[in-house]
Amino acid sequence: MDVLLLHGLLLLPLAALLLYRCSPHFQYLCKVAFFNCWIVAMATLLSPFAAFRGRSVDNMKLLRAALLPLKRFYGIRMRVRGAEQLQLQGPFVIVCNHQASLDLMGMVEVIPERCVPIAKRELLYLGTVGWACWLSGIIFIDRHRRDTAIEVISHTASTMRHENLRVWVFPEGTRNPGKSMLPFKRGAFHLAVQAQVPIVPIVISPYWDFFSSKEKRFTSGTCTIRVLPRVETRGLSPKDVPELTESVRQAMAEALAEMSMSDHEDQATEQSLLGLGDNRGRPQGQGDTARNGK
Ligand SMILES: CCCCC/C=C\C/C=C\CCCCCCCC(=O)SCCNC(=O)CCNC(=O)[C@H](O)C(C)(C)COP(=O)(O)OP(=O)(O)OC[C@H]1O[C@@H](n2cnc3c(N)ncnc32)[C@H](O)[C@@H]1OP(=O)(O)O
Ligand SMILES: CCCCCCCC/C=C\CCCCCCCC(=O)OC[C@@H](O)COP(=O)(O)O
Repeated sequence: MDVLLLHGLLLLPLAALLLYRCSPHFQYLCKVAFFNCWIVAMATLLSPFAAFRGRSVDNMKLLRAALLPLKRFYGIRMRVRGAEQLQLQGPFVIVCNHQASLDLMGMVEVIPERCVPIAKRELLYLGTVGWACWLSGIIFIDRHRRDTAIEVISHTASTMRHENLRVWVFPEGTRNPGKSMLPFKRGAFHLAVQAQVPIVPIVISPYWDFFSSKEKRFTSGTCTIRVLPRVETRGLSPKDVPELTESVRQAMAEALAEMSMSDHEDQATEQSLLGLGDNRGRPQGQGDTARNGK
């Protein structure tokens, strides 16, 4: 009986390894679980150090350092275009498209110093993760209570100017794995106009080639982050916000469409050079697992 149990215990990791190699769905589950476990582990380990400083934007450096290695575990190559657009002296607002939690990997790739994201309040209740986010100075808004969210944003506008703070907003307001961007919420643009600071739009290329939560697919791949030219808001007033929101969204949507094409073509060229065939003209997702093979 004991020998049987021992054999069973030895075979379990082997079986798991085999399943991991053979089943893309199991691989997806393991990779997503690892992502969440990593965040919880890092938050638990690093929060006590962050607590020494107290709630401070400087703790974002710890958060960044904790999340930067993730791309290596997943074999995701990050390409950044237009990083010089972020070389600004004063405060500014970054607006970025939001596809999935994986965006955190792109965010830490380019996030400038003294920059905090605006996040949904629910994250505060994720135990040590919430604590780590609070200690890092992340700004929380209650998306279901517009008035209080607007108050937080107004308060942030004056903090930005007094403390030279940069703020990262996902203006879609929720994760969107779709092919085009959702309509933008206006908070980020009111924030920039109230603080009279520039807006820097950032577009992260679609993950279709290596990640899909719908298809339970998570392989290795390349992600491009494009920083677009900044948009000045000096002299603008609240009445200009709708037009400002639309023009920034338009510029980001165009960049996203362009990147969807070129990233996909890059991957196809890379694969055909490797002798694995061309994937163009096939529906998204088909053959990806075979092509990337991880
Ligand atoms: C220390 C070691 C650490 C180790 C590692 C550990 C952990 C790391 C783990 C995680 C890191 C966390 C990273 C965080 C990422 C989180 C991502 C998110 O949570 S995204 C979700 C949250 N973001 C948003 O919701 C975007 C911001 N939202 C808005 O801006 C919205 O506008 C809103 C303020 C919430 C209001 O939304 P609403 O649905 O009502 O829609 P509208 O935007 O259309 O607005 C309606 C109306 O109100 C006017 N409005 C909006 N804002 C303002 C304003 N600030 N001032 C005045 N008026 C405002 C707007 O103009 C509309 O009116 P009108 O139609 O007349 O124009
Ligand atoms: C005592 C309680 C302990 C609870 C432990 C919970 C463990 C949680 C595990 C992992 C946390 C990972 C958090 C990653 C946060 C990623 C940011 C993100 O992508 O948020 C989504 C948000 O933008 C929009 O949300 P919705 O798309 O509207 O939904």
